[in-house]
Amino acid sequence: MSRPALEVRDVTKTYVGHPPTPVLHGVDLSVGAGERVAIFGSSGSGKSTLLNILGLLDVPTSGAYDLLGQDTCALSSSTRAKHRASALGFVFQEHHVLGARTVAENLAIKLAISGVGRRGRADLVRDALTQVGLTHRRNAPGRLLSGGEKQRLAVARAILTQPPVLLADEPTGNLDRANADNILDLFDSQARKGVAVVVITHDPTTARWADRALELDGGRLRLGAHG
Ligand SMILES: Nc1ncnc2c1ncn2[C@@H]1O[C@H](COP(=O)(O)OP(=O)(O)OP(=O)(O)O)[C@@H](O)[C@H]1O
Repeated sequence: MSRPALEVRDVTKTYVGHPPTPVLHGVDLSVGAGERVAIFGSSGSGKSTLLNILGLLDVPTSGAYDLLGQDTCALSSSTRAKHRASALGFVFQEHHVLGARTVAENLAIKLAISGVGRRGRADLVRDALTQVGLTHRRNAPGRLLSGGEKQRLAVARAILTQPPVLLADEPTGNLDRANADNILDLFDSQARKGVAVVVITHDPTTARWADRALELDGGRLRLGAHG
C-alpha cells in the first residue's frame, strides 16, 4: 500500500493551565492521497485543536504525526514553517480576502510571501484563477466579490502552489447550497489530482460528500453516522 499523505497515531492534546484542559485522548487518523475526509463533532469536541495539529500550527502533547512520510514532531520551528508552506493549503470559513486588492493581487501577494519569484507568479495566478472559475474577475477588488466568489478566491489561494494536502475549516459554513456545492466540486478536482482533503464541518451534506466522515467524540475519532 502506498504511503499515506498524513498519518496521526495515538495523538493526545492537553492545554496547559490551571486546571489543564485535556482535549484529544488518543486520535488515530490516516488519510491517503486523493482521499476526502470530513471531521465533525459537537462544539468544543476538539476539531480546531486537531486541525491546528494537522496544519503544523500546534504540536501534540504526545503521539506521532507524519506528514508526507516525515515525522513532524521532531522538526524545528523553522523547518515546520517551511513544511507548512510547501505541503499544506488552508481554507477557512473566514476567507481573509484583502478587500482593497484585486483578485489577482490577492494571489500574487500570497506567492510573494511564499518566496515565489516575480516571474513565476503570473502563471500560477492564471492557473489557479482558471481552476476556480474566477478569471473574469481577476481585476476586481476583493471587496466587490460575492460571498461565493470570495470563498473560491480562498480556495485559489490555498491551491496556488499545488500543495499535496488541503485542510479546510468550515469552508462552506457561510455559503448557500449552490455556492457550497461549488466549493465541494473544487475540492473534488483537487482530490482527483491526488490531493488529500480534510474538511472540518457542521454541514451534513459536506459530511456525506466525503469518502469518510469521522466524528470527534470523547477526544477520539470514530466512523460517524454520515460515514
Ligand atoms: N489555547 C487554548 N487553551 C486552553 N483551552 C483551549 C485552547 N484552545 C481550545 N481550548 C479548549 O479546548 C476545547 C476544544 O476546543 P476546539 O476549539 O478544538 O473545539 P471545536 O470542536 O473546534 O469547537 P467549535 O466547533 O465550537 O469551534 C474547548 O473546551 C476549548 O475551550
